[in-house]
Amino acid sequence: MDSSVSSSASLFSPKFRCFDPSYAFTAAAHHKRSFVNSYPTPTPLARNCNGSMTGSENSERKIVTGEAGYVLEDVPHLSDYIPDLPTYPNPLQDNPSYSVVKQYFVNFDDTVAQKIVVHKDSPRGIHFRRAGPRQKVYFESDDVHACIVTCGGLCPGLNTVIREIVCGLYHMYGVHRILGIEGGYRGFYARNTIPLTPKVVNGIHKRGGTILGTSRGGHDTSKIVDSIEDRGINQVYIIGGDGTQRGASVIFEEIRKRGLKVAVVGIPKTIDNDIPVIDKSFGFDTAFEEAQRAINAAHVEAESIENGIGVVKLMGRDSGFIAMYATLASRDVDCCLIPESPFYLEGPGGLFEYIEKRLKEHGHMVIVIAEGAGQDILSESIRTMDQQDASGNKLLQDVGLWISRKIKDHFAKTKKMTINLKYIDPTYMIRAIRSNASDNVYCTLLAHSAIHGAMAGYTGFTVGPVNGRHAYIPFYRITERQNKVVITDRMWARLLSSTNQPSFLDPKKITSCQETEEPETQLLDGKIHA
Ligand SMILES: Nc1ncnc2c1ncn2[C@@H]1O[C@H](COP(=O)(O)OP(=O)(O)OP(=O)(O)O)[C@@H](O)[C@H]1O
Ligand SMILES: O=P(O)(O)OC[C@H]1O[C@](O)(CO)[C@@H](O)[C@@H]1O
Ligand SMILES: [Mg+2]
Repeated sequence: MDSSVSSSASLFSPKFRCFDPSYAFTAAAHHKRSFVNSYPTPTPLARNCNGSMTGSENSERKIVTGEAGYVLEDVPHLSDYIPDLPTYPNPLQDNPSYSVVKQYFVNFDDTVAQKIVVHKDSPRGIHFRRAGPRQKVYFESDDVHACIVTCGGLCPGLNTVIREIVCGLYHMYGVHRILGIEGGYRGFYARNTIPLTPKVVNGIHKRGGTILGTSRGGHDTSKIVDSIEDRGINQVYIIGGDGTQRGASVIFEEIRKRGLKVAVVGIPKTIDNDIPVIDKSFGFDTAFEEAQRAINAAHVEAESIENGIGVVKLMGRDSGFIAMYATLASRDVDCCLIPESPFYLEGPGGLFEYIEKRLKEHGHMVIVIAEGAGQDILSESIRTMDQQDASGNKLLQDVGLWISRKIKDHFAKTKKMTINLKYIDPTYMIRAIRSNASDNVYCTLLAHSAIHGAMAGYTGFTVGPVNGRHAYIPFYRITERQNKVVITDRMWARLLSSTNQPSFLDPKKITSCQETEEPETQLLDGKIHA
């Protein structure tokens, strides 16, 4: 350990570089109460003062076990790798708005259960550290220099999260130095920054998009961390989807490797609602609400003409949540096609047969299709080179246009009936809008939870609600898998029963599917929507 670096240096400068490997276990001591600490991969967090590392720090997980099968998947803390960090009383205790709240501070040991539907003999299972303000903080307000960056595709609520981070830092913690990084990750070294104050961000929650701009495509982690170091930034708020959270995880590792007193916080964003563990992602409610306008239009068009068919394409590259919830909300949809549920066109039980039946019975119908649905059959009929966007996401063929053409061709060929098909593609209209009231409140809670976590010294985590309680979730939990609609879950059954569409599935396959898949999201588990 470099004795030349005093503990006050660790307080005031992010350039605290040296540490003792034994501090890998400081958190264990720090966090210990009735828990038994079991770090399965106790790799020393740092080796030397040059910042070079050996071992796989990425695989390190901070697992704390307790009685009756209790497991805490904890998040890193600055004190894990920086010794002797001083703490300060939380300024919120003197804040007139908050000081009146009984038990405003969360208990140190509070954790949130991932599964809340249990049986008499179930183990207590996986828990995450509860989000919220702590009595002690690891930053003095005047020393905080925060920054905010938004990456990936747009989503309603980005501006609200930005606004609430800025206002929360200002008003709750008296933090006045906050930088907006322009244009996504690359903006750290290739673009300008914007000083953010409550005045600058006032009213931005009423606008769609992100005032900071965003980008896809790769970035240079080293350059980002250099920029963080050079600017003296010590709290980094990163808003983005799965790719962004992967990037945040790598940035965190680099920061830990360099031994910097910098908290890295991810705020999960994806309009597709495909982030695991959390109840839902912000902007999702707004998106499927906005989708109603397109579905209504399709319905009005379809029901006004004989054998009218309205086709609406909605976002959802790999997950059909927007299409499923928009369909369930509307009740005017006769068929919802999502990536998770394979379908076929021709023959008994196929889509064409169902359309014919529906038109005969009702004279019109509405089809909602998620952009990632049917890509397998589409690529069989249109052979093209696989293409990717700048971030490596597969670029999809336009399934809405394709299916509209297929339906038209089918009825033209079979001459069974003359149809009138209208295709509506509101893709970007449902995400380029401001967040609705419910998402605004949700974004505020996310921003506050993120701030409380960073001020309390937690780092390398994503924030989000788990069973309605906000929690700090390790990055790996958010990035290791994608949330999908489970078509053997009751929610999909509700959809099938509301549209009356065929399941397009062989019941035998459904049974084997059911045995292997278990929904993780609480959206599916029923707490919110049961
Ligand atoms: N596997 C990865 N590892 C590290 N960084 C990544 C990775 N994938 C993406 N990133 C970084 O995150 C940024 C955003 O990623 P991406 O374009 O995939 O959007 P996203 O965060 O997944 O959001 P969306 O929900 O809109 O897809 C990229 O510009 C890139 O710098
Ligand atoms: O056209 P862009 O900006 O790359 O974003 C489109 C994609 O982003 C998402 O909204 C979220 O990943 C997808 O559903 C969609 O395909
Ligand atoms: Mg993504």
